[in-house]
Amino acid sequence: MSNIQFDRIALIGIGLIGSSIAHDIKRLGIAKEVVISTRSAETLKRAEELKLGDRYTPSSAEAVKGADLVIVSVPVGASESVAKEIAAHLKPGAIVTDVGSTKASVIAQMQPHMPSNVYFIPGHPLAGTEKSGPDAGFPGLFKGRWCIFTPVPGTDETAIKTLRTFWETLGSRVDEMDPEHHDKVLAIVSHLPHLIAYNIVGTADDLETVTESEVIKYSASGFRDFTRLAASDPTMWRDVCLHNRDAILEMLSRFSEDLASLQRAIRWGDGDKIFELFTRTRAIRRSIVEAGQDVDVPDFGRHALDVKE
Ligand SMILES: NC(=O)C1=CN([C@@H]2O[C@H](COP(=O)(O)OP(=O)(O)OC[C@H]3O[C@@H](n4cnc5c(N)ncnc54)[C@H](O)[C@@H]3O)[C@@H](O)[C@H]2O)C=CC1
Ligand SMILES: O=C(O)C(=O)Cc1ccc(O)cc1
Repeated sequence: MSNIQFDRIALIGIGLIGSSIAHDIKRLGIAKEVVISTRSAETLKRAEELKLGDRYTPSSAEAVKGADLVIVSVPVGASESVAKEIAAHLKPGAIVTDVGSTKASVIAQMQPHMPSNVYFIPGHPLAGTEKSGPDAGFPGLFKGRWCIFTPVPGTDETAIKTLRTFWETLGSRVDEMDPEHHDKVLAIVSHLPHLIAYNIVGTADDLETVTESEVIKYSASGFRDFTRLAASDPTMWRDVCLHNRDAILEMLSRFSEDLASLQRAIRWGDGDKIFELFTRTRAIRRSIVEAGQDVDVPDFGRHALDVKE
């Protein structure tokens, strides 16, 4: 039994993140009842087959009725339509949160529709994989991972504390920051790496017509790591690009400048410059490893199996 329990939790969207949350709610006994809603009938049926909740409905309005906690886990571009659908049906005093990878846009899409008698607290668990859909979720995904809240100033502290306890029960560490800062930080640490991966795999694919199957045949682990990220959900990442446009463009422009500088060093044989950069970046990796933040996907898959059912 956990140190927090809700009478009813509504999960809107039951892909990788929604289903991982569902597994943990069940495993940890965090809700007396879990109601699941998602747009596609096929996904909803699959959620039921996987026994991810107690009730299933195609209507998000129906799902949120009487729920104390509502967690929206849909691609960020669908946030406004979900907010519009659920707004009039929310229970007074309910906490409404989301898990979207971008925050300023989600707030702009959802906040205007939220009634004044509910607590809207945007959130973002920094945990995931390249997989999507209800079969991709697993218990323990959020263990040891950060969850960032970006509440609007003046949000009720008790509601924030309740949501914090929820994520801490799932094993996460919670931080708060303003949405614009979140979007800039995530642009460099998450969004840009995905874009670089999509781009390099696309370039290799274009070259494949020249080299035939060599790209796949000789792909070393470095390239394979990129293919994992580049296999991430196209809808989700299209939405991230469109909804964190300014921060991503800013980081892409910094990245392109630095890449041009590296290109120049290679062209002019400036070994010292190349060596200095590679030495600096190696130290960063070492400090991440020392801080215990180097858990990659296979590892946290293993952690997930460690959690007690
Ligand atoms: N995949 C990842 O590693 C992470 C994703 N996120 C964020 O979590 C959110 C969900 O991502 P995933 O679970 O990976 O995606 P997913 O593709 O696995 O699942 C998305 C779910 O949303 C549903 N959906 C789509 N449009 C909808 C609508 N208009 N109304 C109701 N349901 C709708 C789909 O049917 C599906 O159940 C996204 O906002 C993403 O940015 C956050 C952290 C990590
Ligand atoms: O699969 C990976 O390596 C990820 O980086 C997962 C991820 C994707 C999107 C997020 O907003 C947070 C985490």
